[in-house]
Amino acid sequence: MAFRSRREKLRSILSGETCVHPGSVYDAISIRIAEDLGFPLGMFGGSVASLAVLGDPDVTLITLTELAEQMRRMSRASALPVLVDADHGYGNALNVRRTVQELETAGAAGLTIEDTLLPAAFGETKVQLITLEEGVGKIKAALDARNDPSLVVMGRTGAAAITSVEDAIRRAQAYEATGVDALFFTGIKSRAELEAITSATRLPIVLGGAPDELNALDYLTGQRVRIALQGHAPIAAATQAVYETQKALREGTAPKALRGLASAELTNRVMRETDVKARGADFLGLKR
Ligand SMILES: O=C([O-])CC(=O)C(=O)O
Ligand SMILES: [Mg+2]
Repeated sequence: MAFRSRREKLRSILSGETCVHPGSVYDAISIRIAEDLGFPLGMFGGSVASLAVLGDPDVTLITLTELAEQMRRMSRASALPVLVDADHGYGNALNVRRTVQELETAGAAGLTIEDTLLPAAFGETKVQLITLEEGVGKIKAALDARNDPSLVVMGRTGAAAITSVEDAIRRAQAYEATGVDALFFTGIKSRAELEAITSATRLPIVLGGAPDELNALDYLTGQRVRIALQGHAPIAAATQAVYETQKALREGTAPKALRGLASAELTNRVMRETDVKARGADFLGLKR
């Protein structure tokens, strides 16, 4: 299967000896740049999916079809393994099965299913969790839905910052018992919290946003963390660049006087122009 080697690369990160940072990817251009810079994997966050596809905040308005289509575009553009934030699996446990099927055929290397109640309930300002039992059912459904057993499924909980670290551990242990491939935690605030989680669990750990004291890769490696997210600065940088450029043009700057644009060389690399030219020669009778 064409996507298997991507999944095996993600598996080798999880079973390896070091903690890595993923590149934040959200479209064909960003994934090719991450690949060219040598990132070992890409992270496709739900927040950046919402922003890139809809221009919306991360409030579960994006549909599974839209998420999977964006993943498919990235899979076509690059062979970089991508870990997809599949939120709550877009519904109940049966919807989770569908979500896994769609993301698997779209080429995801791995995906996370979280136990957050999404979309937010009426009148609730605080993030809520589904029950441990429902969370376990969702993770089991995700594992059951895999057609390619090399697809990585991670159980994710934000309980540490919503209920308690003890609750996060209880949930993580229950997810481990389902046969999931890794545990993904958000909301961990200190080394002490991470160490409590590490010592009570056994699977590789992926850390969502984390405070500065958790930012040393050597330390994280020793705590069985294999992937540590660094937020989603690239899409913020892209937004700023588009803003500055449109503003300058709107204010009368001549296109030739604009600053901060991608060079022709970078644009050609991102477009894989050499490959496209070679195909033009092979298939369209064009000069090499
Ligand atoms: O997965 C991540 O990168 C963090 C997250 O939930 C999001 O950005 O939606
Ligand atoms: Mg998310």
